[in-house]
Amino acid sequence: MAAAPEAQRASGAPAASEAAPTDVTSPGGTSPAVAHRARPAVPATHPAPDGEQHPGVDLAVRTAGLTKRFRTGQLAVDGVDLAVPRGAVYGFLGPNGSGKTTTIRMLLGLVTPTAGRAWLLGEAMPEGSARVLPRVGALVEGPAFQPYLTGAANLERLDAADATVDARGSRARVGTALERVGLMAAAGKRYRQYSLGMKQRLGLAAALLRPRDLVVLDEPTNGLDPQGTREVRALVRELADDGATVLVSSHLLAEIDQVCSHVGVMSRGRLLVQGEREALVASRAGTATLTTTPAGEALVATALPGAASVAGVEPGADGAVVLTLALGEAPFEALAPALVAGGVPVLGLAQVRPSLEDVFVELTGEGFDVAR
Ligand SMILES: Nc1ncnc2c1ncn2[C@@H]1O[C@H](COP(=O)(O)OP(=O)(O)OP(=O)(O)O)[C@@H](O)[C@H]1O
Repeated sequence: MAAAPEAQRASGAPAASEAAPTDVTSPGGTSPAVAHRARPAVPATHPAPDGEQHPGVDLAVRTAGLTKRFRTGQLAVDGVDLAVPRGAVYGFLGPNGSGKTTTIRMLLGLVTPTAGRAWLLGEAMPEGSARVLPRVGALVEGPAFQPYLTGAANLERLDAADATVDARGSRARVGTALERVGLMAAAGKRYRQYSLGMKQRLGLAAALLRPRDLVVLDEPTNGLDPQGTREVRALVRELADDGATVLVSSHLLAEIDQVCSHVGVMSRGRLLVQGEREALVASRAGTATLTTTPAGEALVATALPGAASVAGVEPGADGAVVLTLALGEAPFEALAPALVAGGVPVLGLAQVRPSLEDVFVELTGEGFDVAR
């Protein structure tokens, strides 16, 4: 994630040298509204930038042709049309450098787009910032915490800067937020003594200082150990269960895959595909593994139904052979009868559902952790 002068905190940011969250809360906002829990489908296609592309779908985040070309000439985000339904947990996925952070910064009004528009909770950005940002909690990289203050004191400071909340409840809000991210034990430690994982947790706590309708988390598992990563996943689930829409970015598919209702996949500044996670995975051809004998292996290719083919062969246990079969258009149910009819001894046959990573590789022809 690049930290550029342009990508700093929107206003009134306390300076610090460490990566920390940006609280995009601004004074004068409306009171939180309860987002409904419906998770409508969004077509896995690129919508047209006319605002009419998702009739009947209530979107918490929408962009049309969002584009950023930096002064260096780098086209970091190239005509992105995001559609995040209210109540969704939207996994914003893509390799390092694919433009996720820049997109998120534009959404929050921290970076000015070169072209295109963005709407948060129905409000055009940046015009609607004052109204909408109090309802949005965000964890994005950028300076915000004071290194010499404790974690709790940093949160109290951020809380005090929020003119839309009652100052008397500050201690309770800070305590609840610290509790929620598992940071109570380190609450009295100075920020500069925090580990990366603790800093990340404090950033999350800052985003959750008050109830939010939309929570935007940029790489929230950065610096966390497996236990911390599991806790973040649980937190994301909890936020969604409370009715919030969550937009969460990651370059590590597997970490986020399990909690997403929707996904958007970025590559080289472009949104390759977005939609309901299940629909995306189901739309891709699956594979199957077949265990057979060496004699059976020779018969497989001719026995397979039309669209299926052999994609790989490996030795199995006890002299058996394990073949990976690409199903193509063939339904999995068609395999066993065809193999048996072709005289192939079927010692084992299992369907392998494509993972989100498989979908990505199929779309881009490259692995997920590719930087450019
Ligand atoms: N301020 C900037 N000036 C010039 N180029 C930038 C700036 N910020 C980002 N970039 C470039 O824009 C591209 C997209 O970067 P961005 O940080 O948005 O990607 P990302 O998907 O968030 O990556 P990561 O997963 O590593 O955080 C990268 O090539 C990056 O080097």
